[in-house]
Amino acid sequence: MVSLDASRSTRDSSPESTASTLSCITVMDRSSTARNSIAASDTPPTSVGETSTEAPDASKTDSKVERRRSGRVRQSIATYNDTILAGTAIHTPRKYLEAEAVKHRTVSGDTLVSHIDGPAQRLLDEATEKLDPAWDMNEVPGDATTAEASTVRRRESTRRSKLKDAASAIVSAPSALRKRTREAMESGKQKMTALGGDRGKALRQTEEEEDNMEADEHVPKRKRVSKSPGAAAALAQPKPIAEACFKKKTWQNHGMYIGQSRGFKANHTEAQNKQEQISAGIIATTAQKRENWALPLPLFTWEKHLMDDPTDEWFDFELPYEVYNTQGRKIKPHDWHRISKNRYVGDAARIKPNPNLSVCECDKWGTVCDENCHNRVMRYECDDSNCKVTAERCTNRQFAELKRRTEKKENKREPNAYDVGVEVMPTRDRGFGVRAARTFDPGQIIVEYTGEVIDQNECDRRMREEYANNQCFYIMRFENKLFIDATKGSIGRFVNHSCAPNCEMSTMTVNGEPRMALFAGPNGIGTGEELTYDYNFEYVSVHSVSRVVSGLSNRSYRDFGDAKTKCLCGAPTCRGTLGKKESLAAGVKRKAQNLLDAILPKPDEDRSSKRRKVANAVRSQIARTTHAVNTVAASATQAIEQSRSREERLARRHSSGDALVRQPGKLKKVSANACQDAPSSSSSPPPPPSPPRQAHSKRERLATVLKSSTRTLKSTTQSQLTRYFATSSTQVTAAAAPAPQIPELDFGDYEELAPQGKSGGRLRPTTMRPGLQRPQTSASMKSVAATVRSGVVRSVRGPRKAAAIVRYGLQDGAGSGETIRRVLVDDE
Ligand SMILES: C[S@@+](CC[C@H](N)C(=O)[O-])C[C@H]1O[C@@H](n2cnc3c(N)ncnc32)[C@H](O)[C@@H]1O
Repeated sequence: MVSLDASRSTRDSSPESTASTLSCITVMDRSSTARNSIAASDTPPTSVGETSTEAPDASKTDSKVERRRSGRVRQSIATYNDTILAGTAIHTPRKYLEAEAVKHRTVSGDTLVSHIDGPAQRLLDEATEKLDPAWDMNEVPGDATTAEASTVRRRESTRRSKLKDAASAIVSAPSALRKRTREAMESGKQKMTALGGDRGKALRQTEEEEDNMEADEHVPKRKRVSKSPGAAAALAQPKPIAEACFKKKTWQNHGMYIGQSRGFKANHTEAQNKQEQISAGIIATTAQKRENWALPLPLFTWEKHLMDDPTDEWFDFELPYEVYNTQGRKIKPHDWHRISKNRYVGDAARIKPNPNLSVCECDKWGTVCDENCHNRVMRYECDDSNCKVTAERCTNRQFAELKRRTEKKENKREPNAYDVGVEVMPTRDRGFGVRAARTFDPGQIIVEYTGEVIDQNECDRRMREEYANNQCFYIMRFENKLFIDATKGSIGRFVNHSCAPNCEMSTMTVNGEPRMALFAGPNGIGTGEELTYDYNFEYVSVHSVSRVVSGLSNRSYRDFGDAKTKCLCGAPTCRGTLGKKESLAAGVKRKAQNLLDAILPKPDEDRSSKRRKVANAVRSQIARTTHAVNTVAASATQAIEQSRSREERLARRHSSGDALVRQPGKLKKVSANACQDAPSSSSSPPPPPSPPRQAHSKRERLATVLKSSTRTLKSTTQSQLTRYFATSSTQVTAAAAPAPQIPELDFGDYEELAPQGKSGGRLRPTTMRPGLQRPQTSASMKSVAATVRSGVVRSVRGPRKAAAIVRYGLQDGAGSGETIRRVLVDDE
């Protein structure tokens, strides 16, 4: 039987057979098939299909019985090449048979060995020639065939020369490679020598071994023609290790890493900073950009951890996302509709911006609108209409700077992310927040708080109807009894509250229009820091809204607002809620209570009636003091509110009285104009001296009342407390306890007067300007007075001024900031 099995062609290994290379046809005899069949029937059935014990029909065997055939052909089974048997092989021309042989040649097959003629023979010859043995291969004794063959002159191949070239290239390759390897090793060795240490030694050792091996090999060294002497010399010169081993990455000068080197000034360009750092000796050259360039973590990370807990060296941390993506993630909360400019809505739109009411004269004094600039003090932004200092030099153009930073540059789709410098981030427990993507100097503007500007009625309506069930509130009290609702607004709406904030939110008048923005606090801001400010008071007027919502199932307004929201700022001085700061009275009470707790014995420690009496007397005195302070503060705030609105009215008139008094330059100009307008200026008499400033009799009266009541209050309280504590002290001393300190009354920060006002309190945190230290005790009054004299308190206005009056007992504190200073100076 003949079966064609293309997939399983087998090669006969019997020496007689030549079939393997010629054909894939295997011949099997019937007997062997029958034997196989019987063998198969003897095998116990392993499946249902094999249950028949009947010998299968031979004709069906091939097709039906599926037995795995051995890969090897068994010697016992005769196979025949039927091409030979049929006699057809002799008719096949030799060249076809050769071609067939080449086709079936395998690497391990006998074809390479047994058919070395033609090209194979030539290859062998050439290889032998290249080996160049000392003896002649053709003269090996005992090999007659080769000896005979040596006598035959072979025709030289036309490809011989090419092969020769290739062979010589192969011979020279190891040498060239060795040369290059040696050079690489040399440079590596130099680096390691620079590094020193064990690795360097190890490398030197390895190289010596290599040299020895080379010497043993006696391989001739070839010169590299392409290698220039200069390059060789450069190789010989050891490079600085830092330069040699590390390559500075582009991102290391971007994103979170920018501005992190010491002495970096946020409001200067990078080039300016670099120059300044070079001149300060912080860095040596312009090439050396940053001091911390070898894969630094952003400085804020380690610095923060070190500062937070210097004993905790190890901590789990997550690499900030920005290490990989310096541009930060673009987060866009789904309910946020960005508004980058205030949009006046409803009745608020009728309120027109005021013209600039303040003019600075810094150009005359040669200053650059520093802390003493009139505009700055009055919270007016300088521009070309109210300031003659050039825009480049003037330092009171914050909103202009912000505009420059946030506008799109040419051919750019978005403003520079570094210039913008803020990004929204998710916080763990307070929703979204905002972090700095760059550094900010103290007092530098960060982001404007924009949104829909609404009036009181609209604010009430929104609180009642739209935001009644909200968790987050974005309404901020603004100027002129207006509010900014930043539910649609700028990124500033995401800034969270902290009881120890690093920023402050405040309003400035820019080109006659009030605008609110977040400014860096006195310590500046580092890259990556979360931006926070002290919400301090409720966002919306407590009085009006509580009136509005009073009908809502007995819930007060505060239930809707932030006042009772638990504060999660985590500051050590956290007040516990997002509500306002303590009132003055509450502060006095709390401090006095703390004092009592510290000094007086606990009720269960000492039950003597005398002590209890003392303690009770002190408590009642404190209660009286608190009440008195409350009353005075309330009347002071009320008075100041009145005087402030009066001042504003006066200022609006612009041309008369008080406004001119506060703008002496303008007054001079007006009087000069008046002189010029006169018919004959030369002959006319000199203009009459400006009339003495009208005394604000009501304010002065108030100031006097406040002053006297405060003094009385202070002195009586102080003396009574002293007396009580003296008594207590005697007893305590008798009980061998440490002598108590006589407490000094602390009236708290004068900003705290604010909430007692008629209008329901100030909205924004009234943090002091940098440089002015808040006095903690009355003992530091003198230093405060000194600060006041230095002119910083000139910025105090409104309720703060009232507080200053209460605090310092000024004679005439009701005028402008300058008035306070003048009075103090006069007092001195
Ligand atoms: C002006 S929003 C600030 C952005 C807000 N986190 C957000 O995701 O939209 C004010 C709200 O944030 C939350 N919040 C801000 N500071 C907080 C703090 N320190 N603790 C708890 N919640 C705070 C309060 O819910 C508050 O009503």
